[in-house]
Amino acid sequence: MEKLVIVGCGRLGGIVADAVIKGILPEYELVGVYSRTVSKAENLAARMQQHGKPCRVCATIEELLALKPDYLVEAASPAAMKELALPALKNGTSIVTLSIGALADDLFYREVAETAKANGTRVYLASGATGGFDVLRTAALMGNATARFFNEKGPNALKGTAVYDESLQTEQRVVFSGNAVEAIQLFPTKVNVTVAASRASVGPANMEVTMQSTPGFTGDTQRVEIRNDQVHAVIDVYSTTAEIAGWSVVNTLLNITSPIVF
Ligand SMILES: NC(=O)C1=CN([C@@H]2O[C@H](COP(=O)(O)OP(=O)(O)OC[C@H]3O[C@@H](n4cnc5c(N)ncnc54)[C@H](OP(=O)(O)O)[C@@H]3O)[C@@H](O)[C@H]2O)C=CC1
Ligand SMILES: O=C([O-])CC(=O)C(=O)O
Repeated sequence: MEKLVIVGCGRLGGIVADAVIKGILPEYELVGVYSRTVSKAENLAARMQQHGKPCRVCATIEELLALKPDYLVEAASPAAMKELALPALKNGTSIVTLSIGALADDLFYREVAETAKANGTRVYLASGATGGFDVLRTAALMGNATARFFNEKGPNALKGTAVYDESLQTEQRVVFSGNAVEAIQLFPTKVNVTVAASRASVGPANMEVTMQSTPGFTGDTQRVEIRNDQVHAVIDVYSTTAEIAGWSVVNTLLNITSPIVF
């Protein structure tokens, strides 16, 4: 059995725990959970306990890593990923991350890669609310590739961000256009997908990102487009909620232990 822990016991972390409960991840034992608000971790552990799968509620990352997990699911935030990545990898713990925005910074990205290599661990970038990283990488490897990312949201999803104003409730508008580094700076937990797709292809500085706000729109459209001299590929994913991202972690965990890998 692989020892698994979860950091970030919100909506997406909960999907992973539920997959363990449902027996979808038979090769994993969830041994510990940690979240900024301890009651969230306690609630998740209580759910596990109810199903006869007790797990430890940890008060700190250090306590969580002391459980010597094989895999850590990060479903918290890019800031959390920045904090925990190097200690986890040095602890012999591989990471499945949703907050890929943390890897927009080239220096940190290289440090993470070197630390993983030096410690025999790995970092898995979950496909999240987008996907097609295989075709993005393949097309980029062929050379001379350009890529762009289009995200569409409803105005309510932008409340609390620098681009929000009431006119968005009635007016369709492009609210951001720039590269993936700039995008994740402006929307620190909302556009991890742009950094993920860019790391699979042209890099964050070269990924052109456009975000459009549409009145009455629910959910998200994530459309990545890559072109090289021969290939034009479009990965277009619409989802009413972000649950697809939690399920993509389940898919990654399955791939890690499966003889057949998708
Ligand atoms: N790659 C992708 O496609 C997607 C990625 N994401 C990423 O996944 C993350 C989780 O999403 P979601 O489950 O919907 O969010 P939620 O807000 O439902 O859950 C996140 C949980 O993580 C906790 N948390 C935040 N920061 C820290 C920290 N530094 N240390 C420990 N716990 C922390 C929060 O604590 P508290 O309860 O105190 O707020 C919260 O309970 C997002 O922040 C985003 O970065 C999300 C959607 C798609
Ligand atoms: O809108 C989504 O579901 C994608 C998202 O939050 C992110 O990439 O961080």
